[in-house]
Amino acid sequence: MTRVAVLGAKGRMGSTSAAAIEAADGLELVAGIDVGDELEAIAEAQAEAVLVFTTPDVAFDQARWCLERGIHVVIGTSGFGDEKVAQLREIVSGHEGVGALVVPNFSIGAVLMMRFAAVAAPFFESVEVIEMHHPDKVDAPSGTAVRTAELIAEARREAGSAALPDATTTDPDGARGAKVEGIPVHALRARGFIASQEVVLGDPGEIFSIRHDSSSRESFMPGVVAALQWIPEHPGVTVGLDEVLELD
Ligand SMILES: NC(=O)C1=CN([C@@H]2O[C@H](COP(=O)(O)OP(=O)(O)OC[C@H]3O[C@@H](n4cnc5c(N)ncnc54)[C@H](OP(=O)(O)O)[C@@H]3O)[C@@H](O)[C@H]2O)C=CC1
Ligand SMILES: O=C(O)C1=N[C@H](C(=O)O)C[C@H](O)C1
Repeated sequence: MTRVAVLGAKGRMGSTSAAAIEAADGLELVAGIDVGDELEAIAEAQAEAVLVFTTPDVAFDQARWCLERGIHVVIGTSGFGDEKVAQLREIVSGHEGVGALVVPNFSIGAVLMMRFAAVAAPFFESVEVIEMHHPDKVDAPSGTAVRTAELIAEARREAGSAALPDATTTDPDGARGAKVEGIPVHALRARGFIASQEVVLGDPGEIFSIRHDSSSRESFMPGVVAALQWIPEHPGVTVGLDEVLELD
């Protein structure tokens, strides 16, 4: 049994995950921490792994607190790009045996969407990412969109792809989206969405769209459980669910 604490336990993802952990094989929920609680409660509960679903402004320091005490972390909070991952590697290098798993999206469909987008990206002249979320989300673009754009950019660099064609010379209000490693990323916020993303690829005479929709937070739970079952045996820093799902 792995003793698990949830950070952000009263939030949308934290509360859904707590129920999934209680029902999962090999996991025992020993603490739920939210605003006003001391992190010390994690150590007092002798948690071996912490699931982080707090907001992006506090998650990094909380993950560091856990790692420095030899407690594994599975980080679901968005905003852990290359820079923060490098900092996690530094922290983990000083604490042998401890693991940090950063997961931009726990949904199996979203993991496959990101992978398929990276495979397709070098075959098309154009590629852009559109992410769609509920309006209570505090960060944009989404962590999933950033990760997708990073994977697309890496695949295109490795393939020696040309820069994306774009004749735009005037865009005072940013209508062409944010650029993540040169890939345009557009963020929509509307009631009715949980989390959706479309990767649009274009070549002369054809458009190829890869779309994923999470219509319920249930979609993230098999990934959350698999990540927590996996982390105790996998020290170091890992990004994405691909290794957990043995996709490589
Ligand atoms: N990786 C994935 O698959 C997914 C990732 N996410 C990401 O997870 C994060 C959380 O999303 P979501 O659950 O929707 O957000 P919520 O706002 O519903 O949950 C965050 C929770 O953390 C609490 N919190 C804030 N600050 C602290 C603190 N210092 N200590 C303890 N608890 C704190 C919040 O309390 P309060 O409300 O009082 O501030 C809230 O209860 C986001 O970054 C989101 O992008 C979301 C879905 C899937
Ligand atoms: O805030 C959310 O809801 C989500 N956040 C993650 C992200 O930023 O990519 C994952 C998923 O898109 C839902």
